[in-house]
Amino acid sequence: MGLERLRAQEIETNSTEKEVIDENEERIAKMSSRDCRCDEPTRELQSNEDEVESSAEEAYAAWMVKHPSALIAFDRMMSIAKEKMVVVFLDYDGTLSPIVDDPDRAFMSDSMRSAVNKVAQYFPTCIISGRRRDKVYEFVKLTNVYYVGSHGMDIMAPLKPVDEIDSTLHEQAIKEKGNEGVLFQPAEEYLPMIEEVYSELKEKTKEIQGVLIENNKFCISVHFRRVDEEDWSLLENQVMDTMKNYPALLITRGRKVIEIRPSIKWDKGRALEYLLETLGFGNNDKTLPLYIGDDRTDEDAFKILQRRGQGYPIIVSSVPKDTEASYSLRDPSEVMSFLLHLFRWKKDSS
Ligand SMILES: O=P(O)(O)OC[C@H]1O[C@H](O[C@H]2O[C@H](CO)[C@@H](O)[C@H](O)[C@H]2O)[C@H](O)[C@@H](O)[C@@H]1O
Repeated sequence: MGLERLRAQEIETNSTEKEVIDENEERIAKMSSRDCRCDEPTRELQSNEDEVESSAEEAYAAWMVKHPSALIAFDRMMSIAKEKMVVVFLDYDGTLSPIVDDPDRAFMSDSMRSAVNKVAQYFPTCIISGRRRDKVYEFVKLTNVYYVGSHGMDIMAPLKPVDEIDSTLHEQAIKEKGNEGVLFQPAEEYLPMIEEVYSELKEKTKEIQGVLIENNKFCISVHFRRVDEEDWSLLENQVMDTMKNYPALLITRGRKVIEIRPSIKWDKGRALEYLLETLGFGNNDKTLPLYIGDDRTDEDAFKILQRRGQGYPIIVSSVPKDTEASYSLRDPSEVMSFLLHLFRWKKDSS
C-alpha cells in the first residue's frame, strides 16, 4: 500500500522530509476517513469559522472525487507503469516552491531539491517554468534535469543524457541539433520587442507602489501581489495602454500576475510534446509522462496529455479549480511526498 511505502521510506529520509511526510500522511488518513466524520452528529455550538472551514473542506472533497489525490491513487496509477519509461515534467512556482510575495525569493527547499534529484536519477526529468530558464536553474541548481523557460519558449536539453536510459535517442537528437545540446527557441525573433516592452512598462508603471516587472526573456511578468488593491485597475489600464501598440504580443493571467508573451502557437503543452518527441519519449506504449503543475499555463500541458491519451496530468491546488488534470496534489509538500514515493517505487522494483 502507498502509505506503508511512505513509512518504510522514513529510514532513508532526513528529518524535514520525514516531518512533511508525517503531516501528509496524517492529512491523507483524515481524507480517507472523511465519510465517517460526515456521519458524526453536528455540534450545536459551532463557530462560523469552523463552518466556513468545513464547507471549504467539503467542496474540496467533492472536487477530489473527479481529481483524486495522486498520493492515494499512487499504486493504481503506477500499475501500468512497470514496463514503461516514466518521464517527469514539473512546473516550478507553486509546485516545487511555495508561492511567496517576492518572486526573487521563491526558493526551493533543500529537501525538495533532494527529492527532485532522487527522481532524476531514475527518470528523465524536466522543469518547465514561465520564468527565464537561467533563473529556474539558479533556484534548482541540479545538473541532471532538463530546463524549459519562458512558458515553453526556451528549451535546453543538456548534452549529458539523463542517466543511461535515454542515451541512444538523446544522443541522436544531440547529433542532429548540434554540440551545444538541444536548444529550441521558437520565439527568438521576438526578443527585441520583448526588451522594448519591458523598458516601456517599467517606465510607465514606476509610480505605482509595489509593482514588479520581471523580464523572463521571451515573456514578461507584471506582478501585482504587492500592489494596493485600489491601484490594480490603474496598473491594468497602463499595461493595456502599452500593449495597444504591440498586437504581436499576447496577454494572459496567472497568480496575481499579468503575463505578456509572443502570440505564437507555442506554450507549455507544445514544449512538452516537443520534448517527448525530440528526446524519443513519444511512444504511447513505451512511455508514461507525468506532468505536475499549479497554474493556468500548465493547463496547456494537461490538455496535451489528455489529447494524446498518454500519462497523467496532476494539478497542485488546495482549492477546487476548473482543470483538465486527472489527479491532484494539495501543495508543494504533497508534491515532494509524491516524488519520494516515485523514487521509492522505482528503487524497490529495480
Ligand atoms: O510556470 P511557473 O514556474 O509556475 O511560473 C509562473 C510565474 O511564477 C512566478 O510568479 C508566481 O510566483 C511568485 C513567487 O511565489 C509570486 O510572487 C507571484 O505572485 C506568482 O505569480 C514568476 O515570478 C513568474 O515570472 C512566472 O511567470
